[in-house]
Amino acid sequence: MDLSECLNLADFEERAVERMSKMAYEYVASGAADELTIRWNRQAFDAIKLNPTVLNGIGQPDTRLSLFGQELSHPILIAPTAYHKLMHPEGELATARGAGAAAAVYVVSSFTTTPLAEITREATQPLWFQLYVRDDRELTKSLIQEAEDRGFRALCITVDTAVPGVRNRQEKGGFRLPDDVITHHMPGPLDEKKPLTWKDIEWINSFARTPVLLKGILNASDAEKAIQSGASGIIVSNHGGRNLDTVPATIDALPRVADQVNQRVPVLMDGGIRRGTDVLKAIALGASAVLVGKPVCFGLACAGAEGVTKVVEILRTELEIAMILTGRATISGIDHSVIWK
Ligand SMILES: Cc1cc2nc3c(=O)[nH]c(=O)nc-3n(C[C@H](O)[C@H](O)[C@H](O)COP(=O)(O)O)c2cc1C
Ligand SMILES: O=C(O)C(=O)c1ccccc1
Repeated sequence: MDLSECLNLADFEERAVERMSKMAYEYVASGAADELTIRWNRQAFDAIKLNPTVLNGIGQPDTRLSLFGQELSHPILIAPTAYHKLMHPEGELATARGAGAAAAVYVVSSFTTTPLAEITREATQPLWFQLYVRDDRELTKSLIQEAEDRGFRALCITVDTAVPGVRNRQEKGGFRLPDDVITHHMPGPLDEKKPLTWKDIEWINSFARTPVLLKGILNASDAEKAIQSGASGIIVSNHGGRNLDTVPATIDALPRVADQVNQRVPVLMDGGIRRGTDVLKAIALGASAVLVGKPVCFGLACAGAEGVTKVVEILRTELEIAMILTGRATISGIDHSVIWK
């Protein structure tokens, strides 16, 4: 499709609806229960106003940052999302190519529909791995070791999905994986009987060779436990509003987590990032970097790798414009004072 029609992230969703099966679109777009948290993720960003400073003489802002010793050219990561072959026939391979062209870290989901070996062959930028811990802990351990052996450079353990949420809309959309779409590294859907606990996090940290981030933390006390359990990073996330409905917007949860963490480990966030100004606000309120979920899925559905690239590039360009217009030359220069109080 003609990508020149897509000027912002909303344009991708509008066009993706027409190209995806109803089942796939509903799977990506839907949230849990009454979808209040999905709505709040956006409303909370919209309610934050910016406080620009002028005449700073900034020509080209510098979006680079360093995370876990890794040099990133910008703070926009591709969030882990499952089943990319539902969105595009090339699936995760297209996502990896698209991420590479946009110089973005791609966090590959445990529920990838392409084997890790093939994704790493296609990738030109660092990959991270998202982990769902299964009842079979030995399988979990060997999956971590496989990802590390294949060069994945960080591990994001998802901790907010003890059970999947109340996915009414997904069910009404007739969600079902086609027989030829295979989750090579996950045996069947999540229906675990042996719940994940802080002890498991300590166990994983005892042998992991890459930084371990916990994805799905929303409050200060869990952030503290994460650090005590040896986590190298925290991702403030409500799973894009897909798990527990009526938890707060992540941008509202972020400042308290960042306050508690007090720079001991990097704090990342996701949920509702749709504009460069959202990235700027998240960084101002304590995030080192952000992840983007649904818009990347829609970019993939619209145009494969090129769609993924363009989604990230639009956000990055918007972030650069926001940095110039607020008078912030570097990522580390984006602090609380950029928020209108
Ligand atoms: C279609 C879809 C599939 C997802 N699959 C996973 C997954 O496999 N593992 C995971 O940790 N999070 C998963 N998520 C959550 C995302 O990683 C991320 O937290 C969320 O999408 C961010 O919000 P946003 O979509 O508003 O950007 C998924 C989200 C979507 C939309
Ligand atoms: O759809 C999701 O959000 C998700 O995280 C998931 C959970 C289980 C299987 C596949 C994806």
